[in-house]
Amino acid sequence: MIIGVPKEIKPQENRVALTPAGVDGLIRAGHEVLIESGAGLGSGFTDESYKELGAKIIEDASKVWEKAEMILKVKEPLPSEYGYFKKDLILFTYLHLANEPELTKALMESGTIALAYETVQLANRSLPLLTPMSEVAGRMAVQQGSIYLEKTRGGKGKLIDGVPGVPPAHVVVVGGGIVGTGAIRRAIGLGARVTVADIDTDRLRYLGEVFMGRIETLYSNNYNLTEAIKTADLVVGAVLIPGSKAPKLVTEEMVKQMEPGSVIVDVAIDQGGCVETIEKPTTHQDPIFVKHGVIHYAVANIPGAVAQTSTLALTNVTLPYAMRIANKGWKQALKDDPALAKGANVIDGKITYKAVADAFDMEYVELDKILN
Ligand SMILES: NC(=O)C1=CN([C@@H]2O[C@H](COP(=O)(O)OP(=O)(O)OC[C@H]3O[C@@H](n4cnc5c(N)ncnc54)[C@H](O)[C@@H]3O)[C@@H](O)[C@H]2O)C=CC1
Ligand SMILES: CC(=O)C(=O)O
Ligand SMILES: [Mg+2]
Repeated sequence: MIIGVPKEIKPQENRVALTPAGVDGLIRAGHEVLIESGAGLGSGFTDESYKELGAKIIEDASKVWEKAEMILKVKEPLPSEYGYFKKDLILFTYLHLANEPELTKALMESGTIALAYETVQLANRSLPLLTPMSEVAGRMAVQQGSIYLEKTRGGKGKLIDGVPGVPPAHVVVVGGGIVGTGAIRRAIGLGARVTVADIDTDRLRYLGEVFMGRIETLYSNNYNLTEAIKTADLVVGAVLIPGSKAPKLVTEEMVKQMEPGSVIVDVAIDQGGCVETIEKPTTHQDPIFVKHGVIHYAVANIPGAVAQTSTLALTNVTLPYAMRIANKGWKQALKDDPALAKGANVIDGKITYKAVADAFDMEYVELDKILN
């Protein structure tokens, strides 16, 4: 199969979908790999490092898209890329379609085979291609949040761990999954007071045990969130209902009650966000805005800022799936692997992921009907 890797074009997105190790693996398996010139530079990989393993370096993104049978990317395509979609092209990347009506439409109209990293799901319900980036983003959410608490950044001027005689900052994490756990790790590592809210009491039980009394766990409902957020210096939004638009759990009323100079980092923004006062994502170039005196950070590609770590962590998990798609073709690969089949979002003009169809009130077609 001919596999193409374009350079990411989202602002300051430095990740790349394939490392030299990935090129080596795919070429050894008999595939052809096209890399857009400069695609790996942000993650520390030169054109030369790909070329010496047999990849072809292509100057022009449009040629990569045109020649490839499968495109591997990191972030969802941006509007300037929609024109490259074509019938039967396999697109394997993050898509977050429930928050992307125009992209969904473009994928449907073009007949692209759109497989989303974030909905690939194992039998134990875990999301193997989202997990490593969530691990990064959770840690980064607290790292960035603590910086914006500094007065010189517009924050209230609070040191996250306090000092003897002065209390630490209060970090409230909404959603105790992978992002939430990364945020908790970093927050307690920095010495903050930490509260985590979730509706999954087994998860709260697990977190309580793992962090051994160093966090407070809270059942997530409107009343409890209101009380916790009143005293929060930093709120991290980390909920997910796989494939769906995120519920707006942190309401405008809750935000109004926060002290001026407090910070909200909504990691869930890629699925539309869980904070009512955030309408759209921000970018690494312009990461924050202030509303009701509270700093809001809503970057949808947080891991792009630590691209060396993130690219390695992402490609470690995506490559085995990409390899199986390349070896068997998408249809057989999906038939053979129910986890990968969950990644099918739009196939041949039809929405095959229920939460995406529901988000737009559109028809859902079961994947089995297409595969068999
Ligand atoms: N902005 C960025 O750069 C990045 C964003 N993400 C996003 O972060 C979000 C979270 O991802 P993960 O932690 O991997 O998901 P996860 O599935 O591991 O965790 C989500 C948690 O939310 C909980 N939850 C569901 N409804 C809730 C409610 N009403 N109240 C409180 N908790 C609730 C679930 O029980 C679960 O524990 C996703 O939207 C993901 O795409 C992930 C990586 C990077
Ligand atoms: C998960 C995601 O959207 C990201 O890593 O950018
Ligand atoms: Mg997006």
